[in-house]
Amino acid sequence: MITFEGVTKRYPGGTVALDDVSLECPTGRITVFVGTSGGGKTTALRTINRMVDPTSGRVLIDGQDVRERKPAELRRGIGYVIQHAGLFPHRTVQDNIATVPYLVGWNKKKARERALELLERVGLEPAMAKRYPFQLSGGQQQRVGVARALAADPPIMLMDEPFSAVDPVVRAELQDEFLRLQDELHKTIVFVTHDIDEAIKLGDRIAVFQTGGRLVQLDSPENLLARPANDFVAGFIGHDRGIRRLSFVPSSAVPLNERGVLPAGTPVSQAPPDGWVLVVDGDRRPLGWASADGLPSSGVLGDARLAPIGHTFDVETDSVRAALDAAILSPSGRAVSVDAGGRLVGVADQHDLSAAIARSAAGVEPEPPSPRPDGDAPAARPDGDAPSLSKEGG
Ligand SMILES: Nc1ncnc2c1ncn2[C@@H]1O[C@H](COP(=O)(O)OP(=O)(O)OP(=O)(O)O)[C@@H](O)[C@H]1O
Repeated sequence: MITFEGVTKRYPGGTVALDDVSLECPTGRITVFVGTSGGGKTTALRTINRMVDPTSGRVLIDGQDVRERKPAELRRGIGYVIQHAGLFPHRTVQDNIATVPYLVGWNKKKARERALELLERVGLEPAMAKRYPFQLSGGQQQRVGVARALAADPPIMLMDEPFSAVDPVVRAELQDEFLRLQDELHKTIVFVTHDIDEAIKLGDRIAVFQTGGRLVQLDSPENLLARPANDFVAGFIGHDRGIRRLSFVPSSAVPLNERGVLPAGTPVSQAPPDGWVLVVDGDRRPLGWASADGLPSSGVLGDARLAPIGHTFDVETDSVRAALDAAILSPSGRAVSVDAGGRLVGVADQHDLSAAIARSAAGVEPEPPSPRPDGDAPAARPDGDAPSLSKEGG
């Protein structure tokens, strides 16, 4: 646990970069510092590894004031990743990653083996080990930067805008990879960004800083979206926070039905006279939507012209936002839920989605999910391909 106790930093010349900041960054979790430019995020981050010492107040790691530790020794237990990766240009990728292991006295062979292992962990080919940083793309350099910070297996990682210098596609990949790594490694991470979407995607807890180094809200991403502390935070989050909050509501809250679901072998004469029919195969895999008024006069549903299903959602892993998106893009206006094997679980109608959304907005807990053989509770996840976002609960 990293604890800020009334931390103030006043630079010579009078700038107040941090103004009486108190907060906790829980062990094994990602705490994101976000806010306006000049709000004190980087200063706050750097008080943890003593690149900056507070004017007053204390920063503690597991109860010990960091000022009782020598900076060099302290920093060996804290990985540090910055924008543009900050790699040493004249060292190979492998030697860059092995920097801290060399410093702490590992022998060369062990340090280089560790570097190769980490290269793979962050999704890079072993062949890149011998390259120099200038021979890598920006995204690859950032991955090497993350690998270097992880090399001595520090319990704490400080990351200052680590993904800001790459294009949005690479950035999303790096974020997903980062969440996957954290699922395995459970580091205590403090992550600085000026991008609220990145904060919401990555953070277990988000600290919002306002100009003048004031911490204005410390909350879970979900609460931040639902209940911004003031107009500044609401403005910073942006207008569509209602929709974005749905990323945190599990779609298990949405009732499913099987209305209008028929096997492909059903004679068209047995189809309902109006509306849409969801045609499924013998394994209950959805094949497509058939419009009742466009059906041929004879034959079976499987012979009819079917409109594509489009997006589906999985009640075990997807959010209400994903279900809503599936409904909006579905020709029938109904969202199709399938399991991991692609088999139909049920269909969500728009009024059921609206009811689930209204319940979540009112703060009503969703119905407990029906028990499943593996006993796991379903979890919402935010948009994109990031792994489970059920971070608050562990
Ligand atoms: N070494 C320094 N000397 C004097 N003032 C500084 C110093 N470092 C930072 N500041 C000032 O402290 C304030 C906070 O800076 P900091 O870099 O912590 O903000 P930030 O929230 O990380 O901003 P950004 O998002 O633009 O990186 C700013 O007004 C900045 O100009």
